[in-house]
Amino acid sequence: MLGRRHGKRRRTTTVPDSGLTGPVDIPDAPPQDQPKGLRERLSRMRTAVSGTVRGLPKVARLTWQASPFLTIAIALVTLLSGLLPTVTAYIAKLLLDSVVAAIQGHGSKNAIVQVAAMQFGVLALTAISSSLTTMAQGLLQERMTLTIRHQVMAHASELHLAYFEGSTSYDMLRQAAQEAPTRPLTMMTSALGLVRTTITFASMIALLIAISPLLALVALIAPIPAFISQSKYGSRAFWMSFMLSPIRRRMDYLSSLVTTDTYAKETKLFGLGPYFVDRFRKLGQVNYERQRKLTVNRNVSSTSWGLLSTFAGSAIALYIALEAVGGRLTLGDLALYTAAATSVQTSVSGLFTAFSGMYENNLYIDTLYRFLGTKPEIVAPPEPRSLPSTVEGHIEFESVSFSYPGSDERALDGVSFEIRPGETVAVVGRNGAGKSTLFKLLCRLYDPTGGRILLDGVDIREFDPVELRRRISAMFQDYVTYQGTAAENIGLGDLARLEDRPHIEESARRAGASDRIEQLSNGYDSPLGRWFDQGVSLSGGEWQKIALARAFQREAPILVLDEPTSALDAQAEHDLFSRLRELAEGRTTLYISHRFSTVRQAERILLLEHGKVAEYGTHEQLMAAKAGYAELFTLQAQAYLDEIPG
Ligand SMILES: Nc1ncnc2c1ncn2[C@@H]1O[C@H](COP(=O)(O)OP(=O)(O)OP(=O)(O)O)[C@@H](O)[C@H]1O
Repeated sequence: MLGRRHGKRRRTTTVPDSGLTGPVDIPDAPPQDQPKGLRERLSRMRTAVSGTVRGLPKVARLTWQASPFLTIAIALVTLLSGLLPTVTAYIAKLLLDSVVAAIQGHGSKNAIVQVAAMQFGVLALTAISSSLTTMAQGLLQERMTLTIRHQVMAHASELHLAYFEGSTSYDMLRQAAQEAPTRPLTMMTSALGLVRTTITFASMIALLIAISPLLALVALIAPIPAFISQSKYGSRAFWMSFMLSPIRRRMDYLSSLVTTDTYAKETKLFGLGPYFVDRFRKLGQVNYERQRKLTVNRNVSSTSWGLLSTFAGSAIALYIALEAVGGRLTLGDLALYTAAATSVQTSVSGLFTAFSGMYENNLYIDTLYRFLGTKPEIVAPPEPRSLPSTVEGHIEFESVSFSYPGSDERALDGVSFEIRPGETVAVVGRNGAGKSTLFKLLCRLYDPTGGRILLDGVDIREFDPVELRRRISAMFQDYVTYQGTAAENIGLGDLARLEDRPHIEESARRAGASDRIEQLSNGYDSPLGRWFDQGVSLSGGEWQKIALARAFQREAPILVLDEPTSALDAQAEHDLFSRLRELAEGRTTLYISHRFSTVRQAERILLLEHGKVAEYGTHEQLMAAKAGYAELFTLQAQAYLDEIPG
C-alpha cells in the first residue's frame, strides 16, 4: 500500500514513480515558474500576502479556541515588547546626554541615577516579557496541538473510505495529522512577531523623524537592497522546497524499506539492503547539492547587498558624528541614531523572515482547513429510515454497477441477484472479479455508481450508514491486528460488549481461537503484537481466527466473510465451516472463498466474472449447467483426485 501511494504522488516530476530505479535527479525549475523581474516578484508577493492575511483570522480563532486567556496574554506582551527596544534606545540616549551634561557641569548626578533606574525598569520589563512570551507560547502550543489533533481525528473518523484510498487525499490527511498541529501557533507567533517588529520599526522611525526627517528617510531606504535580495531568494527557497519534496519522500520510503520490521524479512531475503541504502545515499547527495547551492547563493547575495545598506548606514553615522561635533546634535542623538538604524535594518529583515515563515505555515494550515472542510460522502439522509433491531436479512442487488473513484473500469457491472433471509451464499470468481467490492457496497463503504441495493425491500441509502453497519458482522481480507490484548482484539467487534468476558470467550470458541488463547500465559489478557515487551507474536492463521472471533462478537443478522479461511490449516477450515452452519442459523450469510470444498457447502453460489454475475444457483444446478463454475470446480477437484491412488 505504501509503495503504491508513494508511486502515485510523483507524477509532477520526470523521475520514475517509485524512485527505486532510474535517475536520481530532479529537473531544474521550469523558467515559467520562476518570477522574471521585480514586478513579477512583487505581484507574487502580493498574492502571497493576501493569501496569508486571509489565513490569519482562522489561526486567531484556533488560538482563541485553545485558550482565550493565553491568547490575550501573548497579544499584550507582544505589543509591549514591540515598544521596548525603542524605549531602551531612547533611555540610552537620555543617559548619555545626562552624563555629558554632568561632565560639562550643567547636569546633576541625581538625573543620571533617575535615568539609570528607568533603564533598569525597562530592562527588567524586557526580561519578564520575554520569559512570559516563552511560557505562554509553550502552554498554548500544548493546548493547540491537542485541539487540532482532536479535530483531525474526529473528522477523519467521519470520512468515507474512498477518501483514505486516494493518493492526493492521503497526502492531505497525512499533512493535516502530522504537520498541521504545530503550524497555527508558529503562524500566530510569526504574525505577532510581525506586529512587534512593525511597532518597533514605526516607533524607531518616529524617533528618527524627531531628530531629522532626512535621516529617517535614509534609514528607511538603506535596507531596501537587502530586502530585494531576500525576496528573490525567499521565493527560490519555496520553489526549491517544492521541487525537493518528492526526493525527500522517496528517501523516507527507502529508509522505511530498510528500517521497518514488516519489510526487513524480504529486504534480507533478496539482499536488497545495500541497494536501497545506496539509492538513499545518492538521493541524499542530490538533495544536499541543491540545498547547498541555494544556501551559498542566498547568503553571498544577501551579504553583498547587505554591505551596501551597511555602507549607507555608516555614512549617515559619520554625518551625525560630524553634526554632533559641530554641536547641532547631541552625543545621545548619535547613540540613538546608531541604535535606531541598526534596529530598522534588523526590523526589515525580521519583517521578511516573519512573513516568509507565515507564508509557509499558511500553506500547511490551508491544507488543514481543506481537510477539515472535506465533506463525508457517505452520510445519513436528512430523515433516515429506522432499522428494526432484527432485520430479516433479505438482500437484493438491482443492476448494481460500480467504478472506483478515478477509475474508468467497472469493478461491478449490472449485478443483479437476490438472497433470501437466512440463506447462505458463497461468492466465487477469479482474482479481480469484484467479490470484495460487492461486500464493500453491501456494507455501504461505497455507494453504487448505478443501480441499488435493497435490504428488506428498502434502498440501503435510506438508512443511517452507522445503523446499517450495526446489522452486519463482517471480516475483510485485510483485517486489522490490534496492538492490544486477546480480549480487546475480540471485544472491539462490538463496543457495547467490549468488556463482556463470557461473550468474548464464546466468540473466540466460535472462531476456533479459544484453545490458542487459553494456552497463552495470561489467557485473554495476554498482549498480542510487538508493541509490548511480552507481546505474543501470533501466526497468520492464529491472527485470522482472532479477526473472525471479532466478527462473531457482533451478533448481527447479516454475516459477511471475505476469505475467512485463507490462512487456516485444513483442519481449522473444516472445523470452522462445520460450525458456520450453526453460526449462520437465522442469519443471512455471504462468504467469499477460493476453496471449492467449502463453497459447495453454501446453499447458493454466485459466480462473478469481470464484475458481472455469470452464474447463480445451488452447487448441483451449477454443476449440471457444466459452465464456468463446473469448470473451476472440476479443475480444483482434479488436482486432488489425481493424487488419490486407484
Ligand atoms: N481501492 C480500490 N481502488 C481502485 N480500484 C480497486 C480498489 N480495490 C479494488 N479495485 C479494483 O477493482 C477490481 C475488483 O477488485 P476486488 O477486490 O473486488 O476483486 P476480488 O474479486 O475480491 O479479487 P481477489 O480474489 O483477488 O480478492 C479489481 O480490478 C481491482 O483492481
